Amino acid sequence: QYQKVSRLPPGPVSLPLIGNLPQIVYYLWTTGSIVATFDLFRKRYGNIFTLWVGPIPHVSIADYETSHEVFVKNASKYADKFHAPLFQEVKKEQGVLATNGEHWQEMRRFALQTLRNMGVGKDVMEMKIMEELNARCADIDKKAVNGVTTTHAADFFDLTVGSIINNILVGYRFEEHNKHEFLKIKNALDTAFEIFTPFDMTVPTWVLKWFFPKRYNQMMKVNAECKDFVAKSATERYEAMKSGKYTIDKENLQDYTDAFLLKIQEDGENTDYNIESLKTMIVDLWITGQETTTTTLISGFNQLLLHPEVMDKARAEIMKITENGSRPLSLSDRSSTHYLNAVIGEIQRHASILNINFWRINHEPTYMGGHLVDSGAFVTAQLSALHVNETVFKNPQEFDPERFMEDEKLLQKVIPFGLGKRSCLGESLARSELYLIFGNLLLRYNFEPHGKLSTTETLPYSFAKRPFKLEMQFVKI
Ligand code: HEM
Repeated sequence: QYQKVSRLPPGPVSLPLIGNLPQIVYYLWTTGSIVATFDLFRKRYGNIFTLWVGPIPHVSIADYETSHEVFVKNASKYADKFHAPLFQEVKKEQGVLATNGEHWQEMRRFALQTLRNMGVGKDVMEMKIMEELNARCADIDKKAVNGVTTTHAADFFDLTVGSIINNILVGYRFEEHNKHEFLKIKNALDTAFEIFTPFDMTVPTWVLKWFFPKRYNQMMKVNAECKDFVAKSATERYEAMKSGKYTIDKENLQDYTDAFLLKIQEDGENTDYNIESLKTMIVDLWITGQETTTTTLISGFNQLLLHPEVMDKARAEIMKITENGSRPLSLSDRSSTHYLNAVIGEIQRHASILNINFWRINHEPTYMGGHLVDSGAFVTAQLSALHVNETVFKNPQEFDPERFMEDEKLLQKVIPFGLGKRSCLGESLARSELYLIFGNLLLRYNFEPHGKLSTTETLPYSFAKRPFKLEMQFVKI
């Protein structure tokens, strides 16, 4: 153990077999959260530190420069992720979330290309986001009493973001007649996320099956229900294509499913492109594309309600650019809205929605930030710790967009989507959603809290943060 430790960045003294588990548990308990625990270790051992989780060393990087050096400059070395055994069992080596190697590479390349094709040229992406937002706002306006509508932020954003991704993947949005089934699945998924902890990500599936069967069965059930629901229309289209009742129009692809089916139609089914991998991909993109964006939006509105002066300043900027709201805010305005960009950057830094980032496998001994890192170690840019590093972001606990107005380059050091080969596949979609939704909502409504606002973190011990329970009033401008 001593010899191994000398080939790794510093960290607390580790014991054979159990590693640093006693210290980790102790500090989680005393600090009250995963992020505060990482922050404490960073202050003690530096921007790159090692924690042994059982017999495996986990190296966390908590500064931008070293993360960039490792995951961008040496990107190809860190393409392999460690996958939770439970994910592997569920995904059966298909899709993009829990795979490595050639299949992952092909699925990622194809998804990025398809999303890019939707956003380039015809601006389909912006159109789909705006169509959805306009429809949701029309619902809000219909329910207004004296220009005011009170609603749960989660309901509004779940439906908005859920419809956008569903439309992109399988070509339809959620309306009055089909929203109930969506919300049912979404609630089941939320519950699964709430019980899903770093423990479930690490242990072999047999431990869950034998010792926590209720937990294991619940997660498997949610996954199956979600897959059936999300991929239903894609499966129907596939069957219709097989029986000759549906032909894909190459010049006019409706959505991701059309693009995938076209590939099957042209090249035939193979190990990468087949109906099972299509279903898995749709679920992967559907799940990753929702919770993340919704949590950021809710967390952002919570901060805007706590800081009405920020909301007013952002609105004044948008009003000026859109000539007093005479047109909607568009993605082409991004280079002119310095304050709104700073607000969204601060929302993402402050929300930092993943408490723990995904681990990559270090295949060979390498130097990182001047420290030797042995092969076999797990490595990650620990985004949550990086975003509260006070040597980069002064008073990190404060919500303060002005920090980016004083130093615009500081925005580059906010990396909510990660870095390198495994960085977020939906980054461009998510950035477009956040910009258009925050910007255009501020243009149309003033927002006021309904009930008490939350200032404390939810689920501080989970893998990812969860949205606050936030009720707010949309006041028509
Ligand atoms: C605000 C919204 C979002 C945030 C903060 C976010 C954040 C992240 C982060 C931190 C990662 C892991 C990066 C790493 O391992 O270093 C990730 C991966 C991923 N994200 Fe996102 N994400 C968001 C929205 C989306 C959307 C809209 C989609 C879908 C279209 C998406 C799809 C994915 C996928 C598929 C991966 C796994 C990529 C791979 O392993 O190759 N995300 N995301």
